[in-house]
Formats: sequence, C-alpha cells, structure tokens
Amino acid sequence: MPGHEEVIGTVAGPGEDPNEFIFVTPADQPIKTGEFITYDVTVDGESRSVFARVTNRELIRGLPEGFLADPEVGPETVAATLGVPTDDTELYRMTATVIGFYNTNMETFANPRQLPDPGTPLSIAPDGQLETVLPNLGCDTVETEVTQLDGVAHIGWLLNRPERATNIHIPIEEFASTHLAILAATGSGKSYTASVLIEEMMRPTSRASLLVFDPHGEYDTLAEMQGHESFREEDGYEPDVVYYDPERLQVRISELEIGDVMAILDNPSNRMQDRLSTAWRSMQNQESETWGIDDLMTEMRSEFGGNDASVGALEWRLRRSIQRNDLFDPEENVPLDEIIDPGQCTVLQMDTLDRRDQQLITTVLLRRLYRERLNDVRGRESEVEHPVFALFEEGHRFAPTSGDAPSLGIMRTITSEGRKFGFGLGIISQRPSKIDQDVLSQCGTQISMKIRNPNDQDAIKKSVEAAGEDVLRELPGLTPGQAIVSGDAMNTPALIQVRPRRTEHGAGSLDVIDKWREAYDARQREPTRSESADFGEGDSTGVQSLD
Ligand SMILES: Nc1ncnc2c1ncn2[C@@H]1O[C@H](COP(=O)(O)OP(=O)(O)OP(=O)(O)O)[C@@H](O)[C@H]1O
Repeated sequence: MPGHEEVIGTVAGPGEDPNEFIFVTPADQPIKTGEFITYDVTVDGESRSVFARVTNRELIRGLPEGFLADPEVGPETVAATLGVPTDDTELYRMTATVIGFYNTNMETFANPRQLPDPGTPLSIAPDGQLETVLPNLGCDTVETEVTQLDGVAHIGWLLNRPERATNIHIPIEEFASTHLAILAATGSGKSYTASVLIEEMMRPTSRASLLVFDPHGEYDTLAEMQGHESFREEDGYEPDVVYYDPERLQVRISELEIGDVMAILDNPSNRMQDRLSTAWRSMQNQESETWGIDDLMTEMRSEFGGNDASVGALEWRLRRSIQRNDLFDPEENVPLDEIIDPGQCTVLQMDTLDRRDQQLITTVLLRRLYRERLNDVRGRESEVEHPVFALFEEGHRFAPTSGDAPSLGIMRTITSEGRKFGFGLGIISQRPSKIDQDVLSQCGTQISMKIRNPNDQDAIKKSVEAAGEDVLRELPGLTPGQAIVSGDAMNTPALIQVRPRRTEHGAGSLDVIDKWREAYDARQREPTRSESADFGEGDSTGVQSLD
C-alpha cells in the first residue's frame, strides 16, 4: 500500500494511450523500465491497490514550466511530495501503463478504467504481493505464500529487483496443458530454461510424465536429478531419467500414413502416388498390423499386375527408403510404456538420425500418444492413462512454416486440441519466424529471450499477443538467462532472470581456445614419427627401414 511504502514519484497526468499515465521521480530513485509500481484508488467505495508497469523513462533537468499535464499541480507540489528542493533538481519523466488491481474473486487483474489523479503518490509494488499476483496462480488473497502451493515451477525472479527478492513461480498445469514456447537466439539460454522447467516438473510435488525430443543430445545432464536430494521424497519418490538412444527408436511400418510415405519417397509421379495409396489403404484395412514392404508389393502386384512400370519404380524406392532404413520395421515399435510414465523424463536422443527420420519418428510417436490420450479421456482402453508433456528442441524442424514436414499436421492437431486430452507441447526454437504460425500462436505461455533478428522479433510480436509492444522492446537487449514470461501462466508479462539449474548444464558451447591449446600441448608431447622409429616404436617409413 502506498501509505506504507516509500513514495517514489507523483502522477503528473494522463499519457498518450488510454491506459497510460505520466509521473515524475527524482534521479536518486532507481526506477527502471519494466518496474512494477502501485497506487491507491477507490473503486466502488473500496480502496484498491492498483499495479502499473513502467514503460518509459526520460531524464528531464529541472522542472520546466507547463511540464505537468495538470496545471493545478505545480512543480512545488511535486517536489514537496517527493521531499526534494525545487532548485536544480534532476527529475525523470516516466510513463506507466495501468495493469489493474488484483481481483481476488476473479483471481486476476481487473482494470479500474480510470487513471490515477494528478498528484497521486506512487510506490514500488511490494515483492510479496508481486509474487502472488504476477503469475496466474489463482490466489484468492494477495497475501498467499506461493511457495506453499503445489504444482508451481520456480522459474526465477524479477530482473529489476535484487537477486531472489521477487521470485516468480508459474503454474505447471497452465503451461503444460495450453502449450509452451521458448524462443531465443542461439546461446541465449533456451535449453537452460527448458531444463529449469523440467527440473521443476520432476520435483516430488509434480512428478510429471515428460518426453524430450532432443535432436542434438543437449539434455545429458538431467540424469543428475536421480539421487539428487531436491528431487527425492520420503515416500520413496525419485525421478526416473531414461535416455532412449537412436538405435532403439523404431517405427512399425503399418503406423505410417500415406502422407508420411509420400514424404519419404522422392517425388513420386501421380501414377505412383495413385498405385501406392490404393495398396497402402488395403494393407491398413487388414487385421494384421505387422506387415512389411514385401507384403505391400504382393498387394500392389495383385492389384495392378506384375509388369506395371509404376509398381516396379515404386518397389525400388520403397526398398531403398523404407526397407533398408533401420528406423522402419514390420513389427517393432517404440513401446509407449517404456517412454511414458509418471515421474519419468525420457530423452529421445535423435542426434544420429537425419532430419527426415527425426520428423518421421516424431510424427508416429505423437500420433500414437494422441490416440492413447484420446482413448483414455473417452473412457476407452488406453496405454497412456495420465497427461503427457512433450518438449521439442529445434521446434521449427518439426512444425516448420515451409516444406513438407510430415510432423506438422499432428503438431497442429495437438496444439489446437491437446488441452482437452491432457497432451501439452513445448516448442523450443531459435527461429520463431520459421515455426508454423498456427502452432506458435497456440502456445499459450511464452518465454522469450534475447532475439535480434527482425523477422524473428516480428514473429514473436505476432504470436505473443500477451506480451505487448513495450515489453517486447526489451528483447534485443537481454543477456543469456534473462527472459520475458507472458501468456496463460502469467496475469501480466514480466521480465525475469531465470534461476540457476539444480543439475549441471550440459549444452554449453565448446571452449574453442582451450580445446586448441590442449590439443596443441598433447601434440607437442607425442613423439614425432621419426623419434618413434628411432626408439623402435610404431610405423617407420620405408626409407628408415632401409637404413
Ligand atoms: N539462467 C541462467 N543462469 C546462468 N547461466 C545461464 C542461464 N541461461 C543461460 N546461461 C548460460 O548461457 C549458456 C547458453 O545457454 P543455452 O545452452 O541454454 O543456450 P541455447 O539458447 O539453448 O543455445 P543453442 O541454441 O546453441 O542450443 C549456458 O551454457 C549458460 O552458461
């Protein structure tokens, strides 16, 4: 309450936008843009603390005549309220946007639809209140102790405040059901932030069922959660971290849909497409789910005759692209019960698979999981009887704006429908402009970090409606680990410092200079070939042996 907190400035008058007001503050008040301030107003006869965000800051020297929007509030009044002398005082002219007062019935902000009167004293919003009202935690009082709530993820603290002064806990259920996007340029802390959230989701209070699609092998160190005391509970809980290596990733051929097969085959002619679709459909209508390319060819020949040129050409392509690729198998499929379990984080390591194979295994796995979630919610027998959250590194690879990624269709389906079936997706990407707009705009919670590329900034602005221009202006200036959190998990966007990981971070870039120096030193210590030969070691050259 402003009455209890130190006054840091005074309202001068309205700003340009209907929700904006201008206030002045002396230079010794370190108010940064993005800071949350508060003032009291009476709404329907009740005194309310309204929160506002500082969006702009300009230095003004002295108090020019006519500066204040309301002529009734003279410079002396402002200066007197601030307790500073009027002569030679440096003042800042600040712009703030009203967020609203926290309505404990609606459990979110309500806009009072009236700007503060000129002369209204302003205070810095108290840390404890911000912890309760900034994230969408559904608290019914601003005094709630958020660390006591179940299912919250401690992601970090407000950037404008001292370290750990205003901790931000976001509701896991919100981002895990209405999807998440983590967007940032390379090296800005995407996989670090994703790992922080994984850690939070795997703690004893949440025990999530997570699947990480990892095309680069960046999540090796999550295994440290096993045996780490922050993740253990007295009832015996400890997260299970399972690494699934590429050799174990297999797709049963009958799980492929005709669209997937067309994407695998190089540009088949219309006639080939026609032949293949007919035969594929008849195979899918069979009872057996374990058939291979030989069975498919038998079917095609019986339909179109053994001498059909298109059938011959298809056979060659099918054998080359499917039969000889270890990813596909007439029988084997990744068993869902090996990769999905509550309290289990499975990392699907796809680093040795090419892009097309990564997309195909992803397509088929997502389709199977979605089917099982649908069955579960509809009361039918299901292999996956609990919600699932799947996280995608290089999200633009699986849901690209252009190209023919077979995974795009199922990614769109899950982002638009998954919420109803307890299936959430997290898309991580350094190229937001290369992610399908439908998929990106369905990601309800966004964590945006440093992004300089103008196209990527535009993509974020378009899809991250919740963040607002003034907050997004910060994007290019962020440093690694700093982020804007916005969307469903927040009542209003906030600029945060992501907390340090509990486990080691394994995805840092190589320390090139150290590696060169080490390699050079190692090379210096090796005996040269001629020295080895002198000592009778290793291969000697023909010339030396003749000597
Ligand atoms: N919250 C943080 N606290 C401390 N250090 C951090 C934080 N976030 C990122 N870093 C540092 O920044 C480095 C890069 O982070 P990270 O590997 O997550 O980047 P990235 O955006 O995933 O990069 P890439 O696109 O190359 O995978 C980390 O190795 C770490 O040193």
